[in-house]
Amino acid sequence: MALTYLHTMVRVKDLEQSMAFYKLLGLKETRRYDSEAGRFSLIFMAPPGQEDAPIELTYNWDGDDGLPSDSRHFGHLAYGVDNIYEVCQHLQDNGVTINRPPRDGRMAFVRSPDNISIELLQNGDALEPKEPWASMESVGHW
Ligand SMILES: C[C@@H](O)C(=O)SC[C@H](NC(=O)CC[C@H](N)C(=O)O)C(=O)NCC(=O)O
Ligand code: NI
Repeated sequence: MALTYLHTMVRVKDLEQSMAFYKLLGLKETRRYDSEAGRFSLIFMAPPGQEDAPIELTYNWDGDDGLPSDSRHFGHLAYGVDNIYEVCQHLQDNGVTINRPPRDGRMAFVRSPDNISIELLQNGDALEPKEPWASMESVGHW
């Protein structure tokens, strides 16, 4: 069950201010995704030559999502996995709650015993959705 470190996500209040800070540290923007529907932007930044170990800045255009801001700065740790269904089954068999099931064959969220959000992303293309994962509801805010 090989894991590949992908990124650490932090939420930011002021995108330009935060990006300027990380640029001072020498990080460069490597990828950006703007969601009109979700009203958020994801900006990946990494040191030159370490593009495979970025941070993911999440900027919600309308500010915090109503939760206490001190609980939303830190977002998640993300890992790539070879088979998201097998990994989630292994975790679930060992008592871990799958907060966001991998019903799309691509993305799942679990939480550590310290409530740290962990994002699991399928390496390569998404797997074909399969039961029972395809019909599982998310549990809580992942
Ligand atoms: C691209 C991949 O690395 C992601 O992390 S997308 C995860 C997705 N992010 C959002 O929806 C951003 C906006 C949202 N309002 C937020 O603040 O997270 C997501 O599922 N986020 C939930 C989470 O807990 O990370
Ligand atoms: Ni992420």
